[in-house]
Amino acid sequence: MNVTVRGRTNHYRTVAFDTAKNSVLLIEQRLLPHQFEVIGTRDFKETAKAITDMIVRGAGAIGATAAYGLAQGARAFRGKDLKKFERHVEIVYHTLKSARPTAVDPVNAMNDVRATMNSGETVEEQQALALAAAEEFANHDVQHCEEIGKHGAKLIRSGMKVLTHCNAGWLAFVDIGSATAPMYAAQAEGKKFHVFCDETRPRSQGATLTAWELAQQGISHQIIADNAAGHLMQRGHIDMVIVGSDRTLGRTGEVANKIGTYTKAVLAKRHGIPFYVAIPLSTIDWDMKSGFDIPIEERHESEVLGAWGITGKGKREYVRVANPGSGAFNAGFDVTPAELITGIITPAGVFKPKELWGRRKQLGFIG
Ligand SMILES: CSC[C@@H](O)[C@@H](O)C(=O)COP(=O)(O)O
Repeated sequence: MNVTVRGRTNHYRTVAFDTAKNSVLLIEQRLLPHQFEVIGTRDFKETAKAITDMIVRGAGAIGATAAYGLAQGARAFRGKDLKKFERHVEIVYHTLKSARPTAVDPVNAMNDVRATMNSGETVEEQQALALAAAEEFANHDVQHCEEIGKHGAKLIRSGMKVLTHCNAGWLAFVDIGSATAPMYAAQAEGKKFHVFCDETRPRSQGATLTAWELAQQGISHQIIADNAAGHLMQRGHIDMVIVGSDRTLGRTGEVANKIGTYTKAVLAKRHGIPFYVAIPLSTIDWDMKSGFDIPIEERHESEVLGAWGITGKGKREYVRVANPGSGAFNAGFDVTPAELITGIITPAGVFKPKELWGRRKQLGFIG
């Protein structure tokens, strides 16, 4: 999307690759909305760390980062011995896979890259194929988000008030975003609507990233405290909810997304408000049989006990908020059951969550 920094507007992708430097280029999301900076990782270990430390975050963005990271690691190998190369690629794969556990996109992305690489007969061929496959994954991510926008925009009417949780915008993908795609497409069609962004503690992706994105695009929005949505729904101030997903189970239609999503889905059901989840196809896990099996990331307690912000003098600082001596439990994600979800907005159309399995062919997963 276009970003205006100090009066200059440029188009950026959240994740890109510098072939000459063999470096993954990432927007440093921890600095937003106060500073806009693009960093380059020097090797696959730095790329994995950028995922763990949330320099880059969001299902599609970490999927593309893992795909490029795999290509980066493969391209760094020196020599012609295919067996040694395969052992090296295995290490790169597992390092990137374990960077964050809940989102399935990194695994799906790297499996795609590896499948393409396997058709190469030499180390050199496989290295070239790895980069081509990573580029293809990133381009598909953008195409899928565009398609999600086309289908999802039909659900938004002028005058609507839409709630979203966390950031499933272009910063969480390579471009455009999943939950935001219908909003950007509806805006392009001239519709006027208002978005409530859950602040999304503890990392505040809604207050920092989604709000920044919507402001950049000139979409009317307000940040609300995480616990305000019930009140707004009860008073008729929310017409629909659109969120993203880090892993959607193709067999059951359950959706793992940022902690607090489940609560919003329960509230939406109680108030008869449609609750949509927007996903590219790389977010679907076709194998897992139950939402209880989804690995839920537990992050450091410091995220709950305090917050990062910017001082009056422009310095980025962490402040402790909670009682000194108290600890915290910090689960990053929760799982929303299918019956609370009105529809899944996919690149191929809007489906009931339990319809996904029967639509594998239409979605391109069986021949
Ligand atoms: C990219 S879709 C998932 C997002 O909607 C978002 O809710 C999310 O859970 C991302 O989590 P994050 O921990 O910021 O990587």
